[in-house]
Amino acid sequence: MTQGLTIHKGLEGVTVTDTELALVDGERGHLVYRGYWAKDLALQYTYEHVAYLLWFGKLPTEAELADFHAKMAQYRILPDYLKTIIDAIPAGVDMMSVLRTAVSAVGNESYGWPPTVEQAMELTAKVPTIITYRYSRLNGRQPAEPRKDLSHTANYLYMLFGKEPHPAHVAALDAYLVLTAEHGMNASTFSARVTTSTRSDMASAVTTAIGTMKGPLHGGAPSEVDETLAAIGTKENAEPYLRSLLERGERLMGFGHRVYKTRDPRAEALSIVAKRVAGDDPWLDLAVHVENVAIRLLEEYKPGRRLYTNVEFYAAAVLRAVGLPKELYTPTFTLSRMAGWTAHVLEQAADNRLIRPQSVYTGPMPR
Ligand SMILES: CC(=O)SCCNC(=O)CCNC(=O)[C@H](O)C(C)(C)COP(=O)(O)OP(=O)(O)OC[C@H]1O[C@@H](n2cnc3c(N)ncnc32)[C@H](O)[C@@H]1OP(=O)(O)O
Ligand SMILES: O=C([O-])CC(=O)C(=O)O
Repeated sequence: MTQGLTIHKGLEGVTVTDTELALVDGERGHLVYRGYWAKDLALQYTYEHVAYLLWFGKLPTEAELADFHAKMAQYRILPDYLKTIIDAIPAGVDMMSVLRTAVSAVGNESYGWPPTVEQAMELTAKVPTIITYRYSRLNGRQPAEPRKDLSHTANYLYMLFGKEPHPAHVAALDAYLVLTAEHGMNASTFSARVTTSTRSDMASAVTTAIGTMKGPLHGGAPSEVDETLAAIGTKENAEPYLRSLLERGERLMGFGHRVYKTRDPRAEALSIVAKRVAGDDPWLDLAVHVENVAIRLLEEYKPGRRLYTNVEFYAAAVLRAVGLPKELYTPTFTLSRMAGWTAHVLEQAADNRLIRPQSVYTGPMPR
């Protein structure tokens, strides 16, 4: 308490809004999107179904899905000016910064207040094309034009690799994208809602969210999981390596969560998806071993903190299995969260109040 105010660093435990979009129950390890278990949606539906569910409040009928797909597919194409902007960014700039820059340039005079579902569709449809356009240019390949006959997920893999994706890869990536599409008041979603609360436009809100997603404590973790496993290399090395990180006070990437005090339900689901798509990969065998050792050591070094596997650990396994390079892990997470962010932007705008918390001044007073 300072000057009569209680400070909630990190807004921990502070409830800032109500939402119909997702329930994140950290004690029971439950994740629900608009009345459906996220893990059930991941096994039965595509990313397009779930984006529709988040934006319109119900799963689409077949006819609604066909219509929705056709609209989204039209929006996939990048205008020439956007390609020019992307091409002007130096090769060494990371993909999240490219994405942040390119998304900030999407939109026209219609992108005012209030934000619309149409804008959510356009931004969500363009993000995979931005990533793959940039990726192809960096790798000296002619960027593939989006294909309207493919689903959002299949088209992403097609544009990335320039060939028809394997159905098992599409299914695994769809499951990942569904499981990570929405997650309540996480840092990036909150930042999108703050931007929206000023009556700014949807492209600005998503740009804000991308900047927040980038950090290693949030969306930047899966590539670091990959790096940790590469550094560990063998099962025998797992314990000494993880111990040395913990001894130095470092964090184990892919573990711990602000809300989940049990294993993240998405980690559970993604470990099954990873086994299906990469069951014979020795990397996955090593990952399972590292997870077990890490949980044991976290309890030893941080007793009572209840640190378990989060979504990012097996995200790395699934993304790797479908052939994504690690520099695209966080951009692909971003691609999935587009549906959640934009749904929150619409929800915020529908019942808006400027988000403006307090701070306590601790500097000197004028003499
Ligand atoms: C999609 C997502 O955003 S999922 C999260 C992805 N991020 C990661 O995997 C990065 C690693 N994990 C972390 O850094 C944290 O667990 C976070 C940022 C996710 C959550 O952090 P917070 O809720 O702020 O946890 P907090 O910092 O209070 O941690 C409590 C204690 O556990 C420790 N701790 C938390 N996570 C870890 C970890 N992964 N490895 C080691 N120690 C950890 C903290 O150091 C702290 O120790 P202390 O009590 O001795 O000071
Ligand atoms: O909810 C959080 O704090 C982080 C997270 O897991 C997510 O955004 O998916």
